[in-house]
Amino acid sequence: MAVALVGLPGAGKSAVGRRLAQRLQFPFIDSDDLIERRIGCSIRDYFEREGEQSFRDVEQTVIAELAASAEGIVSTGGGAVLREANRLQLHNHFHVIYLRSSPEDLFRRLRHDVKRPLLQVADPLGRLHELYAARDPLYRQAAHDVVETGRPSVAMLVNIIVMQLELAGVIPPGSRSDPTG
Ligand SMILES: Nc1ncnc2c1ncn2[C@@H]1O[C@H](COP(=O)(O)OP(=O)(O)O)[C@@H](O)[C@H]1O
Ligand SMILES: O=C(O)C1=C[C@@H](OP(=O)(O)O)[C@@H](O)[C@H](O)C1
Repeated sequence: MAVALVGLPGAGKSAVGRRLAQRLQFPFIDSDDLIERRIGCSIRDYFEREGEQSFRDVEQTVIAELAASAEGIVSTGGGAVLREANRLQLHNHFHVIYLRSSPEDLFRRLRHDVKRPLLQVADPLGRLHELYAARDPLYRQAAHDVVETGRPSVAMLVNIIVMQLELAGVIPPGSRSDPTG
């Protein structure tokens, strides 16, 4: 069982992925955590020191490794779909779910964020609009399913995704029962 979550920064890939993994009792892997362990510093510092392309090279290596053998729920970084090789690797190994969110929702969730280098600009909402326009088609290319994240809470999104995974035959029927009620 291998599921990957893709989407813009703030889409809920980590928050939803962690809860989904707990619910299904599968390992949770945050690919940005793996990258930070490899580079030995925060992604934000690495962007400043080495530049975005160098970060994308590390990201591509980590995605290729995950796509070779990872099991469980993987939360990817927002730019993981930028390279075609990554999109193909993700699509072929994982059941990929695109957590779609509007730039306005993302802005609301991330307005106090200081960790995401691409949003440390004078006009983060404008940047989110640009990222959405450039990437929405790429997330759709990589994904098997699209889930709207605008209204549902994280807990509701977990329920929606469990249902989709059952319908797609990725997990057996019956996984839907929520132990917390
Ligand atoms: N559907 C949602 N409703 C409300 N808040 C959310 C939702 N999804 C994510 N969040 C919140 O938005 C913030 C960013 O989510 P996160 O999971 O870190 O995004 P990503 O990993 O996709 O960048 C977190 O504080 C998270 O709790
Ligand atoms: O959108 C992007 O290009 C990036 C998103 C970040 O991950 P999140 O989507 O978890 O913020 C992280 O990988 C890096 O800062 C680049």
